[in-house]
Amino acid sequence: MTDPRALRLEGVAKRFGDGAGAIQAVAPCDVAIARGTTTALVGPSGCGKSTLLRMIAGLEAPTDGGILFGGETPDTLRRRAGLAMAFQDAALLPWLRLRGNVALGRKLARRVPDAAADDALIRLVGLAGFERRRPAELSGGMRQRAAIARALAGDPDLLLLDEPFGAVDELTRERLNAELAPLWDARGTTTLLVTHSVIEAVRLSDRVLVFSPRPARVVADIAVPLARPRHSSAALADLCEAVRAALRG
Ligand SMILES: Nc1ncnc2c1ncn2[C@@H]1O[C@H](COP(=O)(O)OP(=O)(O)OP(=O)(O)O)[C@@H](O)[C@H]1O
Repeated sequence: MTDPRALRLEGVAKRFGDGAGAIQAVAPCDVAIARGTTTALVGPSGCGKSTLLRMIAGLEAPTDGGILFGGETPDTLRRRAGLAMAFQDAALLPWLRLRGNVALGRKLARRVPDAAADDALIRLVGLAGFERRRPAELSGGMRQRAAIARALAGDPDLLLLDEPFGAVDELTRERLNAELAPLWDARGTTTLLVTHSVIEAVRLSDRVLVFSPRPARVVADIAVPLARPRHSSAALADLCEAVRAALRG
């Protein structure tokens, strides 16, 4: 029996458009994801990963099937601010300073204002000193990190990250991986992470789902039973190779 608190995707599919021009982005997809775990979604570019994540976020309606997290639909979850997202195009409010954007994450989730905790999150994502900058005055990678701080400020039950470190240099990416993963682990957040980096997927996740070229369907479901923190090891390298083999098809 699946845990009723799990995230359950049952026959979830998405088609854009109708008739001859229709694009099947996601094939019917059945997945159960345990509460409090981190799952990476990897697959070829354009296969439908972001579409799947957007359906889980309630931003896109599935053409078929249903999604429940602990029995709640994405819409219900979103209305009570139980989920937070940090997507590729970090959508910060341009007129608010960094501190205001992070505080807004907490406010929208109807949490008690906590400037000290906001500052701690800003420090955690490596943006101390930039609190008074507006988004246009930050680099792309800094905006992505700001979006992660804002998402975490809401202390969500479900955290959806779409290429959150895509515009971040390799060293910063490694540091963020090492510092942020324990944070959402400790909070018991259920995290879904779309990434193109196989090593990032294996370092951060309890489980890696590998998707086929469009329409996305799960072609491999790889458990990552390694203790944290995960330094380079033969076991880690073997798991990366298993993910790469599944990607090659
Ligand atoms: N709103 C839309 N209308 C029509 N087609 C769409 C729409 N959104 C996505 N698609 C198409 O659905 C397919 C899957 O797109 P999606 O962004 O989910 O892929 P992805 O796996 O996240 O890609 P990437 O890894 O490159 O970000 C693509 O062919 C894309 O063109």
